[in-house]
Amino acid sequence: MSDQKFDEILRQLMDDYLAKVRDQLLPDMKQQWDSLLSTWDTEQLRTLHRAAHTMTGTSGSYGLHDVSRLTRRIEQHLKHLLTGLDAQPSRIVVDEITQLLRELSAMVTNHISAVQSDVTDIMTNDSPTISQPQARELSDVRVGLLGDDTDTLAEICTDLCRFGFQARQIIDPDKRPEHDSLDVVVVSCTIRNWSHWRPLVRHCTVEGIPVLVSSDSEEPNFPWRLELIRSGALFLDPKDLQILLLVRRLYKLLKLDTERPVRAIMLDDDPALLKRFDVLFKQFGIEALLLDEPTEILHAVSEFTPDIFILDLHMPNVTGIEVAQILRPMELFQTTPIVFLSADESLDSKLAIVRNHADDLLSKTEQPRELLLQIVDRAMRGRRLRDLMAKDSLTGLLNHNHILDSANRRFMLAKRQSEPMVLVMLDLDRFKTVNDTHGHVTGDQVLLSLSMLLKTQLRQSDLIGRFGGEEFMLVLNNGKTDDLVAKINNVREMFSQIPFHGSHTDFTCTFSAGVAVVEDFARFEDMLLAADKALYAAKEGGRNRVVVSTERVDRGVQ
Ligand SMILES: Nc1nc2c(ncn2[C@@H]2O[C@H](COP(=O)(O)OP(=O)(O)OP(=O)(O)O)[C@@H](O)[C@H]2O)c(=O)[nH]1
Repeated sequence: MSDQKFDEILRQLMDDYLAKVRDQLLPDMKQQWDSLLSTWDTEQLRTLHRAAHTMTGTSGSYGLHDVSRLTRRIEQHLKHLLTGLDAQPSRIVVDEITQLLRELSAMVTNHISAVQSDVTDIMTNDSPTISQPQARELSDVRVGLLGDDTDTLAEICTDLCRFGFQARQIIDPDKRPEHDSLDVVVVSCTIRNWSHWRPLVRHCTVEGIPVLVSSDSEEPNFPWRLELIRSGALFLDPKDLQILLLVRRLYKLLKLDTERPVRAIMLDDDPALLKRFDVLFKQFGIEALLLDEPTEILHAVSEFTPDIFILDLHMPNVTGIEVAQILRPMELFQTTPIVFLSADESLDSKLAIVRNHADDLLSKTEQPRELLLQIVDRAMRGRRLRDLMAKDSLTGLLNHNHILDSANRRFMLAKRQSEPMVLVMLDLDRFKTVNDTHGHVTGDQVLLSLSMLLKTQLRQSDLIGRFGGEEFMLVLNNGKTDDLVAKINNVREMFSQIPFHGSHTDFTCTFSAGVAVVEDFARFEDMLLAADKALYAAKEGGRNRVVVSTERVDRGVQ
């Protein structure tokens, strides 16, 4: 969405909100206040306080800070009356509230006439988009390879292409790549020949193309490394030229496994505020699920796993703290940040939040950019913590518990929405022999290599987990079943061609896989069992193959 379009939407939203305040919210508040003055009623007072509280937060979030401040003064008076501090409103308090309501009316009318310029100021106020990194397709990544040993470079080039990169060799040091023709350059040369490639490396770094340089020397050559750094290039350990390690390094350098966008669930009883945040979230690249009804939250989390919860602190029938108390004990959300968005920044509220293991209290009246930055920051920290707990330390894939849990949830979702999903159990062939012949370290590299291949070849939305030692579990959706199975076969083919460097000889490795298809099963456990049996059949059938289960287990289907 362009900034201009975004401003237009915001302007429209603010127009709508101000009109609603003038035509509905304020008249309602005045009428409630008048009726209170004729018959004092605590319930009515509570309703009025709630309306003032909501208006304080929402107007603040629209950047109408003067409206928010004025409404807050009304809210505070009403709160004192509610909490019994001023059980009987004195004449002074009554006059004060009446006067504040009048001022509020005038202020809103003024805003309506001046709204155009106001809104533009709020958002254009140094508030560029925080664009979250978007995952990149490997086939878009262009790698240039250059150096002395053209044969080795040709091999690396082929291997990188096998992994899905667009790799090509640069033979002529005088042929300088354009800044937009390559995404990264890998150089492998002897230190003796460094001067030969230096101008080209300098050219690339000046053009903004990252350059990784590896030398033949095992010696830690300080002056050479210093020169590298000063020329803007990065050192690549010679052993990292091994395809698997190189892919890993490129992944990190180019941030290829950039995370999916931040996902947030926001709960607030005020639709006007949700509308406003809907636009903000879209502009900031956050995937958000917006709820105005607290009771819907459990249903929502079964289909949308958020990185952060943003809850209103005070809602009519339930408090945000109570919602947090429901969410926090759920295993899935033990590390998910829960923040409250409120106009109430009192110490009591802050203490209640800390006591209930929630994370923070953010102000509704904060500038949108600052607020959104805080939300993204919190969400990413939560995600990293969850990753630490959920991921296997060797491969970085989901660990046993988490892949099992996530696969189960995907199964239920696929069933509910009648969407395709396949479950794959995958096991390395004769891996014991690899370990026995080449050692455990080489065995680990095979495991890493397969993980890397799976990560690069499957979609970001697919689930990949290390189920046990040399066994992996995958969940694929998004596509026809035949295509998903073909994908696994394609990965199998690619993997079988990756050369590994053993203690004495080079070798290749294969895997077998068993696949089960969601529509054949009513229960996840049966699907898992069937995938396992299909894996066993693949092993029995000679290994290095994919077998699709033909079982149908309808037990439990109504
Ligand atoms: N290097 C390494 N080896 C592991 C790891 N986890 C399990 N293994 C090894 O994986 C091997 C599995 O061997 P088996 O279960 O006999 O299976 P296999 O040799 O792959 O034979 P098939 O599955 O029948 O093709 C054992 O040698 C385990 O020690 C690990 O993290 N690293």
